[in-house]
Amino acid sequence: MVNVSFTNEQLLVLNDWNDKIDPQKLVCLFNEPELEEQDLVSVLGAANALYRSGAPVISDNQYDLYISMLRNINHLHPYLNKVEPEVLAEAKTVELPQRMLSTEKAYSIKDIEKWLKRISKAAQEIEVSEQDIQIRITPKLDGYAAYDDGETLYTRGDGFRGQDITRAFKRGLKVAASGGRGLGPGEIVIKKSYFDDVLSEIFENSRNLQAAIIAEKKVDEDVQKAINEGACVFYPFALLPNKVIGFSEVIENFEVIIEEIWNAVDFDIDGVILETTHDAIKQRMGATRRNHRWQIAFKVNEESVDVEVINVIPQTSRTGRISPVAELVPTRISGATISRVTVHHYNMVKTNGVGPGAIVQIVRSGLVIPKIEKVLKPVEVTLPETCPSCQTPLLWESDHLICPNKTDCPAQTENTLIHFFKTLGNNDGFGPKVIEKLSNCGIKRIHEIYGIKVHQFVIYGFGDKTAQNLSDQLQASREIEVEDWRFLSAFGVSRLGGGNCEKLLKHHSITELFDLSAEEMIKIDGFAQVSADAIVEGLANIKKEFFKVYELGFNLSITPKESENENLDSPIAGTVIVFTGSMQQGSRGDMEKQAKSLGAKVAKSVTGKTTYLVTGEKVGETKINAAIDKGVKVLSEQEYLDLIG
Ligand SMILES: NC(=O)c1ccc[n+]([C@@H]2O[C@H](COP(=O)([O-])OP(=O)(O)OC[C@H]3O[C@@H](n4cnc5c(N)ncnc54)[C@H](O)[C@@H]3O)[C@@H](O)[C@H]2O)c1
Ligand SMILES: [Zn+2]
Repeated sequence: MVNVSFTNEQLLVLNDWNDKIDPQKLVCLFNEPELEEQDLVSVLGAANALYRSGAPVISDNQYDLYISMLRNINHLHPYLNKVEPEVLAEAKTVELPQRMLSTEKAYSIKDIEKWLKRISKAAQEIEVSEQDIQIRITPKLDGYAAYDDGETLYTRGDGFRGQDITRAFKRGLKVAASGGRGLGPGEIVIKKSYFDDVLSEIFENSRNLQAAIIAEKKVDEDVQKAINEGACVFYPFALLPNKVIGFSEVIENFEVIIEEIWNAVDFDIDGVILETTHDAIKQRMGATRRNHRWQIAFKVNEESVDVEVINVIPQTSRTGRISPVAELVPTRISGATISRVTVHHYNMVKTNGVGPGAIVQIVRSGLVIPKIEKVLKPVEVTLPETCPSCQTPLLWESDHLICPNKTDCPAQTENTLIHFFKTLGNNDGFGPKVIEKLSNCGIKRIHEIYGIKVHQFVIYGFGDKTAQNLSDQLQASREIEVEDWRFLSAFGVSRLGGGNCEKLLKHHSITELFDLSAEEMIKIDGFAQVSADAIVEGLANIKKEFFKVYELGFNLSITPKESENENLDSPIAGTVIVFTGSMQQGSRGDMEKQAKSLGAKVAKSVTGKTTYLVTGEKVGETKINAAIDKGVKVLSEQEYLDLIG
């Protein structure tokens, strides 16, 4: 899958690493598209040895891909449970003053959200409030990891034992940012601008150079010059430019912060590091054998390939929109073979010429779903004229082709049923396969499914056990509590996702919504004419079916009404309040409850919509200033108590 051959220097490194592995066999493995567990480990081991010696043979992306392949085969493999080691002669290692670990990696904001959830959970376990958690964000230097205890400079080695490379300081290596010695972990790095101006003609990349800085034998004279001129430095992580922000701000301002930190230093970086600064939480979360759980590296990995389109297939979705699915000549990208990709809409198919024989550029960024980035060679296309499911003539609705047959199109009814059970989320069993089977037996509506008895499931072709199970699932889905907004959104009305349902239900009960006019809906914050019209029409379309299902008796929890509070006669009614820090007069939870009962909305983090930030003890200046910057009024606990009387 990659084109690999070894230089003489690389052959020497490989021989030092493992003289029992035949380099010729390795070359074959590197060029293999699929590898078994043991071969993957050989490939990873060899790539790592070469990388640590400053002579990498594959890209970091490619290496990380092999890692994820190994994880897919056996996530418990020891190779994944340790720090990738440098190639060291056993006799020359010394014990490190502190364990040095690798970092867990995230490739999407979703991964970061998951990590934040784990922090939040740990915080809860030790009763630390989310508002007291801060996240420090720094550039992830792509250099040579080292540790400075003030006397000795060590390489990371295998994480337990490294090499003594104090000689680098003796050669004149300086500590970056005018820092002194003894600041712990950091990285040996080379200024990017200096490398580009002075060294790029001599060295292929700065990784080749890092190894030269700490070389045991004589230092290369260009490298010595770079050291003397202060272009090579040891950068302790403690001194890195950073941003320390509140827990909830990470996701709110993610892109802006990442971009700022990404561009904060004139060194090669391969991501940004996020970590909590809360000691008790760090202790609680601890570390695996490979990485600290309280720290994560956010990386971007993007790959693109040019692929030929075989055909574009129309597929009818739940809402009647026809999705164009492009079938591709199977092609590998980021470790997966893709053979199809969904095109945005039929207008794109038409205007960009996506059809059989077209060449498109597919991009896959950070292991997410691949998408078409550009059309490199357009072709003439013929558009479908009828619905692939019910053969009704299609219509254009802005950029989309749609099937107007709302009541009898099998694709639409099946996808609606699938959507209902998936959104409800309190049962399993009613996935695409089961729904298709039921649909083939003429079951088209949600209420019809709820009417099926065990023996009927058997008649429809399910085994005795499955039939009983499906029946039990239906029973359970009515008994388990589910939010009314989720229930409503399960009906799949266009523009009625969970968020909009909740907004509406804050003002009207679920049954009242069906009598609401568009004019009344527009009065609610967040609804404009177009969406209100569409929602009113959508609700009218499902009204009969909705009540048939509703009357089966679901265990709905009701969204609290906003109006009940807005009309209250209290000095804080209708305001948005954030409490932070530890309170003196009572617990923060009690104060929040009281504020709600007085008609205020209590929020977790300060935004432009916040009215008051009420501060207890131990609240950082940054937090207060950030609130003031957003035009939020900051009150002490006493000032707040005076306000509410
Ligand atoms: N191209 C190849 O053949 C090859 C081979 C092996 C490894 N690699 C690359 O190396 C990665 C794994 O190696 P790793 O464990 O050395 O690196 P890592 O990417 O897991 O990063 C961990 C290291 O980041 C450093 N770091 C930099 N900036 C930091 C900061 N601001 N705060 C805290 N730590 C910071 C630390 O020294 C730490 O040891 C792989 O994911 C891959 O990208 C590439
Ligand atoms: Zn149809």
